[in-house]
Amino acid sequence: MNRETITLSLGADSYDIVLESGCLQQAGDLLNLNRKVLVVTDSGVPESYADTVDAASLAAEVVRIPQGEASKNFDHFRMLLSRMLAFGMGRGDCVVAVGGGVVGDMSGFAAACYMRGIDFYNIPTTVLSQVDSSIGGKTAIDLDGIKNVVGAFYQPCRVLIDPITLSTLSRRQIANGLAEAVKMALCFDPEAFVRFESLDFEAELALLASGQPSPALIRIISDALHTKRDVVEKDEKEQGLRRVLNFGHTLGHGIESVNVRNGMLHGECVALGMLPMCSDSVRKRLLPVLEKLGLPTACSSDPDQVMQAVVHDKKQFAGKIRSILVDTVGTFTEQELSPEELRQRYTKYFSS
Ligand SMILES: NC(=O)c1ccc[n+]([C@@H]2O[C@H](COP(=O)([O-])OP(=O)(O)OC[C@H]3O[C@@H](n4cnc5c(N)ncnc54)[C@H](O)[C@@H]3O)[C@@H](O)[C@H]2O)c1
Ligand SMILES: O=C(O)C(=O)C[C@@H](O)[C@H](O)[C@H](O)COP(=O)(O)O
Ligand SMILES: [Zn+2]
Repeated sequence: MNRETITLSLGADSYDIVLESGCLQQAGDLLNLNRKVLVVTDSGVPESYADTVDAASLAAEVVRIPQGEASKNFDHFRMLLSRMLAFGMGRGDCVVAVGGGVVGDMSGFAAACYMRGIDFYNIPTTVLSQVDSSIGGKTAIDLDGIKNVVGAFYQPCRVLIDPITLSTLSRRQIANGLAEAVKMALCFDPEAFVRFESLDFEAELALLASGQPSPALIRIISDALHTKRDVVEKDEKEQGLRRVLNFGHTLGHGIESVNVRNGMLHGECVALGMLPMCSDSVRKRLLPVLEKLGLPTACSSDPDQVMQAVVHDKKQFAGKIRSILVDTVGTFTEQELSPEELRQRYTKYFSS
């Protein structure tokens, strides 16, 4: 397959995203691993992926955290820093994330903090991390049940996206990641949304399961990366435009905080969080797409509990929460909604 290189132009923090089937096998050529390397992965990622990076490194330690959102916490973050220190890593060494958004967000934050910042590479292996979390430099951990409340903007030095790694991912995780790509298409890219409407999801899943790359999935990944690149280049630190990438996340993060112990996934909660925030006509087109992907469209979480988490949202300003609304596919508006207005949107949509 052809290689696509997408450059994020961010001055001194610019970097390339390499999208190519099989590029994991070229990690030794594409990354500077000729130094001490902390490879961070989790218990659900096939071991061979991190082993490939280990084998290509001058000296590596592989740290494997338990899989799942519950690991994105202060204890594991601290453990990563301790491992770096015990390994004798210095400012010239690097961290490589091999896994999904949990591994990427937390190890990126550890790289940002260790010795005030060492090089960080991301090799995302879930759809969600390939379309969204591996680029743009948001790194974070959760604290006291609140998502991403401790973190930093810290850009990776390079990102390697190998769509072949998705062949081991479950159908549910694939759909989960696609929710973030649907989000970007809804806000910015009507043509990409039409491609979702005509996607033969079952056929692409069958291709992936047979170990072949899925052209439709690669196109979705590429579309999402271009959209996110354009947004982040204009507003790296989320002072304005970048807030649109939080479409679906205000209620979504609240739903996620309440349901993380029930095993609900981030993208699933974003899918739910988008529904009350669009017009009837957009929702009419969104619902069949979510249904085709097998994403949830109904939510029975207690509104008070959801709102308790929502009010900790980072987009809160003077008692109002900056929220993104989509009235037509490809355009969005931002409105400052009170917690009560958000609660009403949630209850109006999910209890009717
Ligand atoms: N930084 C950002 O901009 C950003 C954007 C979106 C989401 N996020 C964060 O990302 C996290 C969610 O990421 P995620 O959906 O990747 O979840 P995840 O990292 O928990 O990965 C999902 C599951 O897939 C398994 N897995 C990973 N790669 C695999 C593979 N190739 N084959 C088989 N199994 C594999 C993992 O072990 C895990 O169990 C959330 O914490 C969310 O807040 C961050
Ligand atoms: O990159 C961004 O900006 C995003 O908002 C992407 C989101 O999909 C992602 O979930 C992000 O971590 C949410 O940001 P947060 O600041 O609300 O934690
Ligand atoms: Zn998200």
